[in-house]
Amino acid sequence: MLYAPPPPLPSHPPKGVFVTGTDTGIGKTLISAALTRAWHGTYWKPFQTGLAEEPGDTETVQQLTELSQDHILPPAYALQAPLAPAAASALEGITLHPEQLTLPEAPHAPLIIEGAGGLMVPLTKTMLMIDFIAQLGVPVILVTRSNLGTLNHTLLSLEALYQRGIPVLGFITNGVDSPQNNQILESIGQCRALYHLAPLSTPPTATALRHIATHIPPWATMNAS
Ligand SMILES: Nc1ncnc2c1ncn2[C@@H]1O[C@H](COP(=O)(O)OP(=O)(O)OP(=O)(O)O)[C@@H](O)[C@H]1O
Ligand SMILES: C[C@H](N)[C@H](N)CCCCCC(=O)O
Ligand SMILES: [Mg+2]
Repeated sequence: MLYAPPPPLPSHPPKGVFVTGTDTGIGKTLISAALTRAWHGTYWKPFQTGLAEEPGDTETVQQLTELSQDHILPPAYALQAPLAPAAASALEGITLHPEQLTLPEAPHAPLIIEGAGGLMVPLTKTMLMIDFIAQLGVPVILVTRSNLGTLNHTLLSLEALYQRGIPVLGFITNGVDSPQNNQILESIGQCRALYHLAPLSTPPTATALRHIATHIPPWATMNAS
């Protein structure tokens, strides 16, 4: 069983949620867009890397949600190399100060914050993404694969979050549905399966996102333990 029990969910509605994942490319942006659209919230990607190769998650979320600009905050750091923030910033001679970042005022609550990669991604030589999550003091939604391999990845991530006292609102699986994996993760992970995102037959569109958003549980139900 996991080394630490799940921390209690906040007793009052939190200001926002941090969307993390078991990997890069796991679907955090797609899910963050769906959450932002469903909850009519405000999206923030504090650490964007890889702009040399892709438009950036902030632009993707704006396009997919079709929400007005005041639902989208700019990244705190926007870096070119498709690497961890610590590595990309070193390449560009930029010093990151994640320790100075606090929760921004969200024009529309809740704040949906997207990480970069997974929990143990270095932001600096001493600070990991999971440390930043703990610093912000918001609960987490964990995006994970649905297929073989997810039990290990997901439980490792939950263990790391629980050991740092970071509350987890639930997990979202991405890929071919596996009710058995969901049941195991809910049981051993003591964590709620919030939603399952099936493979889209085409690259995501705003229309597809609108449909996905209709299946996201209301924000008000997120805090119910
Ligand atoms: N269920 C799905 N069906 C089809 N395409 C998907 C699905 N989930 C994710 N994708 C696509 O896979 C790619 C990676 O997803 P996404 O950008 O959301 O990953 P990420 O976890 O946000 O990565 P990063 O760590 O870089 O932020 C994107 O092109 C996305 O559109
Ligand atoms: C470039 C990529 N799309 C993300 N922005 C950053 C992913 C960092 C992953 C680091 C690692 O876990 O090896
Ligand atoms: Mg992303």
